[in-house]
Amino acid sequence: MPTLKDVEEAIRGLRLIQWTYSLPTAEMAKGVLQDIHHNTSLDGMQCITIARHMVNYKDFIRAKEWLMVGLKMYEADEEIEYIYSQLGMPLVDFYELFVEIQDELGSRYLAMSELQLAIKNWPEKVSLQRALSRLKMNIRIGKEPAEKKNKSKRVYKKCCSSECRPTAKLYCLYKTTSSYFLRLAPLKMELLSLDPYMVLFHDVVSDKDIVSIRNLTKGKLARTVTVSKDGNYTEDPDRTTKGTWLVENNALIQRLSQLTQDMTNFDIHDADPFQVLNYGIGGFYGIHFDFLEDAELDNFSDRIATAVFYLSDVPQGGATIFPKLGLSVFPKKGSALLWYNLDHKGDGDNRTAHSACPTVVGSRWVMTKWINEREQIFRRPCLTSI
Ligand SMILES: O=C(O)CCC(=O)C(=O)O
Ligand SMILES: [Fe+2]
Repeated sequence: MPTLKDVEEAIRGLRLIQWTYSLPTAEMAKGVLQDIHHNTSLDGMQCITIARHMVNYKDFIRAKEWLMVGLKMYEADEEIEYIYSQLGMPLVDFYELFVEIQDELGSRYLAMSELQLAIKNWPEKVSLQRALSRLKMNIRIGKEPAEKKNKSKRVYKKCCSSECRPTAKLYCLYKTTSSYFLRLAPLKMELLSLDPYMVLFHDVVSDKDIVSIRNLTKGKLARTVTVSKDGNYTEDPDRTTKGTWLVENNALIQRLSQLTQDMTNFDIHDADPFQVLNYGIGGFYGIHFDFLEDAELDNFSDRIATAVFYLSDVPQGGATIFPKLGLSVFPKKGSALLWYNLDHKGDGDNRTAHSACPTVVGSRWVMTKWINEREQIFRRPCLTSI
């Protein structure tokens, strides 16, 4: 059985998907996502449960939409009222929620007329009387409507929804020089940005290796944590993924490490292990930097660069996005994205703020490598001025 936390996180995921991809509520309830019709839909009860959670998040506009969509389904089926009552969600609860939402949105006279209708139908319901006193009070004192949440984040939404490239693709090339092996099997490189440096490598991990990597994670995936300001590791609502570190040192890991060295020209002997991450539906990683804050630098070497290996395709959603650069990369199984987090002076480059957009459909698998700065002293020496 799912726990309350599971339900809450699932609804948060749905909310995030709806916000990011600007999905109309009625379509989403029918299972139509970005014009693609999926063979699934929500029922009235689920819509109303979502409406309730939207109220908890103080997103009253969406709450109203979900409630109305749910009510329509409710009304379309006469028998359902009995079933819902048996399941502990009688029609009167819908009225109460509707009144609460209208009250918060400032439509108090509409709320009042609905409430009076409800009181006529269910005179014995004490909570309706309580709602009436609350509503009268709000009308008397002229309580301000709840603030509209209007964080538009236009670039974020746009570049999560379709691929963004700030300039025409710079160029593609074969990388042949970082090791002798590359002369036989050059790496296919697509330059995405020169400053900050960012490259997409194509076809670097084989399907066979991906199967082996995923096998290594079996039974080990756990909710990922992030390091907070006080140095503790905690579950982060802005990082809803499961993950594990690949701590073994077998032939596969050695091969992947060599590949990472060939891709980056960095020494990765002392880097963190590879981390495999799995994002379910609605799974995402909010906007963050991979470089560390000053306080964290006392304990750790800073992360000069990050490599993200895409271990699956993602049918819908799941781009890696750099909102400040207006750049996004959609996962393609076997490819890998590399970028530098630090500038030439070794300072964190704010333009590298990035996020994994919510996965809409599918299961998103990536493997990341955070590369430490310390070992690169001869590979990329710091410059005090450029
Ligand atoms: O999953 C992604 O695309 C990015 C992951 C990431 O930013 C990280 O693990 O630091
Ligand atoms: Fe990151």
